[in-house]
Amino acid sequence: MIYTVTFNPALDYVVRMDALALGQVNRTVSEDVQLGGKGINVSWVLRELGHENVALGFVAGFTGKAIEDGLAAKGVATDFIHLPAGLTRINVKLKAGEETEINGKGPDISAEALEELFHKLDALGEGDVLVLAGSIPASMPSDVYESILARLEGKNVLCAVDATRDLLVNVLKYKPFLIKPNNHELGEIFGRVLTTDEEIRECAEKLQQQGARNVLVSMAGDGAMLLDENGGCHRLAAYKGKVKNSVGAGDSMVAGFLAGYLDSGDYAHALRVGSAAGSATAFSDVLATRSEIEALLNQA
Ligand SMILES: Nc1ncnc2c1ncn2[C@@H]1O[C@H](COP(=O)(O)OP(=O)(O)O)[C@@H](O)[C@H]1O
Ligand SMILES: O=P(O)(O)OC[C@H]1O[C@](O)(COP(=O)(O)O)[C@@H](O)[C@@H]1O
Repeated sequence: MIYTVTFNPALDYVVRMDALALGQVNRTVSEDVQLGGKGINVSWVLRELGHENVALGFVAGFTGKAIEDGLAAKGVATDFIHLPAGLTRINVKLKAGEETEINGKGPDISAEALEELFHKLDALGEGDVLVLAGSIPASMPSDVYESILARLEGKNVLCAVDATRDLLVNVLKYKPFLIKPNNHELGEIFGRVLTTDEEIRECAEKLQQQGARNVLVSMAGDGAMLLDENGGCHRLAAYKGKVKNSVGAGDSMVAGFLAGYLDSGDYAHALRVGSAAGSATAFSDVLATRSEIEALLNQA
């Protein structure tokens, strides 16, 4: 079974405006509320691509309930831990010419609640896939992803990690199956701004040397680069289209990559499906549908 873990789910409040004037009353052109949080987006797109999966993580309050209900309506199984206090965050996504995001810090997660998650994950074994994606609430120990991978070591669970900085770097020693930094996040890890493919490849290779089996670097409208575990370096340009809302493009890419790999065992194919899923989401107001992803794949 595929499991996704979202420590910090969110409702994404997507607001469109002609322009944003700071310090003044602004009126929207339109607004919309979508389920969000990286693992939850991965679950959604995996389901869309025909892969059953279970969404794990922590939810709180009425916003958490909305996420559970929305996933159930989509046919994604959930097994969240319910926090006794606080509220699952609402992240604000402003579309006013440029895209501006305000992501909340999220509710506190107690040591007991974390232990409950560890207990659920201890049941995973051979043939299972685990996706750890997104930020962790400020109250959490910063080695939490590392602790999860340490507990799963030797169990042959395919682990994909989509996180930033130390949260990501510290899991590399456990040889995760997939990591997906974007080019900016990859640069941040090395304290550099990466501008050329050569620089991106050089940094991605370093993460591979530190243990990552496959490194997928997404570059928004510039496409993606994959260093696979067999020594292959694949570079794909992004699909061309009108960008409507790129929130969730990276999560869609992770879902597409995993679906493509699980369906074929082929990394080049996995990258194509991942790219199509990322672009299809960027070209849509919400997360991409299967038919939108297939339409792009059939273009190539
Ligand atoms: N503007 C865009 N045009 C075409 N494809 C895009 C665009 N933005 C994202 N994508 C696709 O989605 C993938 C992931 O997007 P990216 O923005 O790099 O991820 P993240 O959301 O993690 O930062 C890209 O590699 C690309 O394939
Ligand atoms: O957990 P984080 O890093 O705060 O990110 C949460 C946000 O990321 C998203 O999952 C979108 O992620 P991507 O655009 O990177 O794919 C939103 O749905 C959510 O609001």
